Amino acid sequence: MTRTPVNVTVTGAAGQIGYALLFRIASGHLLGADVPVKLRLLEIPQGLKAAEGTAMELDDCAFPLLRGIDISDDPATAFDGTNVALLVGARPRTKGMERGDLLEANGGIFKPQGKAINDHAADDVKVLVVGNPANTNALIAQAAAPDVPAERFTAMTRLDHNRAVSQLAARTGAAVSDIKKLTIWGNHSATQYPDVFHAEIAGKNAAEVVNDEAWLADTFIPTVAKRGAAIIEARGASSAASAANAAIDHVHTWVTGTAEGDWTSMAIPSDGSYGVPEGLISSFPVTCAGGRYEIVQGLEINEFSRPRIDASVQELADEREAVRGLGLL
Ligand SMILES: NC(=O)c1ccc[n+]([C@@H]2O[C@H](COP(=O)([O-])OP(=O)(O)OC[C@H]3O[C@@H](n4cnc5c(N)ncnc54)[C@H](O)[C@@H]3O)[C@@H](O)[C@H]2O)c1
Ligand SMILES: O=C(O)C[C@H](O)C(=O)O
Repeated sequence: MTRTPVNVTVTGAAGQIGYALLFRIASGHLLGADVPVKLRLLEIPQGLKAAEGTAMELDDCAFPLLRGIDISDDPATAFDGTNVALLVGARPRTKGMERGDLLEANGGIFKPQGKAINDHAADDVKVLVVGNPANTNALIAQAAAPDVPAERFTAMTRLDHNRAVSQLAARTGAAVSDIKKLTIWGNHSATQYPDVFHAEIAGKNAAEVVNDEAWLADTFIPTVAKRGAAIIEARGASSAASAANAAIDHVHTWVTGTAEGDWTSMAIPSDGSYGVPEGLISSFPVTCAGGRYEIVQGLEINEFSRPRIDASVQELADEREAVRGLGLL
């Protein structure tokens, strides 16, 4: 039986994450080796020519699963019938720009894109926001899409999750595959909190294996939280291949499920769990099954973790107030 292709829209398709992402979507890493895809690339007019070049390269790969590529600078066209929307294109912070200016500039992108998703996407659309500030951009898009169930709007903290797993593996000598149940809480920003207190390393409690709170506080947490800045410093450009890889992981896990005995981190609309105000798009430990996610409940939050989670959540609440003030919600 021939499967109907899944429509995948990628915004900012001509950017550096787009270039690292599109080939992996087309080769089956996003949705599975038996799922054909149609790509919809959204760019601003200045990016269209480069997007066309990328589409030529995608053609030249002769991917068996790739059933078409459309390129547009019109959100209504790019999101028409889309099942998976990866919102990557965003306005980067430029010199002298205040955070409020950045939120306003991104409001001009994510509000119309949210409306286009509302009006044109498929009923089962799933949205991942990668473009920064990702959590609040997701909130802006969600607010502009009242007909789409709110839980379909998510933002990416999987890169932070993967970074934390990698740092923990390096410190303990464990294999990455032995590390389970790590959590990123809060915002995809320097305030995020990577939590190892419920994580396991080959079945043992990770915090007990590490047994060094000073290392957690002074090395592990800042290394993970400031990794994006360290990559920019080293590369002269922000993370691209690792960000694309995390976007693939986020959607793949959402669609295909978490492994038994493990969970992942996704920024999702809060239902009030763990004291995170309802509606904020904040990172939580989640399990996925059947194309849906659920917050892992009942975790004890200790004295080390509580203020760190609260600080990141407070930043999200402040960002929500700022975009409310700008009339974006
Ligand atoms: N959440 C995360 O973990 C994470 C990690 C890395 C990067 N990021 C963010 O992802 C975003 C993209 O990064 P990049 O390195 O690919 O940037 P980039 O500048 O290389 O590419 C961005 C692309 O978006 C396009 N674009 C701008 N406005 C658009 C719009 N309204 N519609 C469609 N396309 C538009 C631009 O033309 C450009 O081609 C940035 O905001 C970056 O900070 C997030
Ligand atoms: O683009 C950035 O500011 C950094 C990025 O969000 C990252 O975490 O690598």
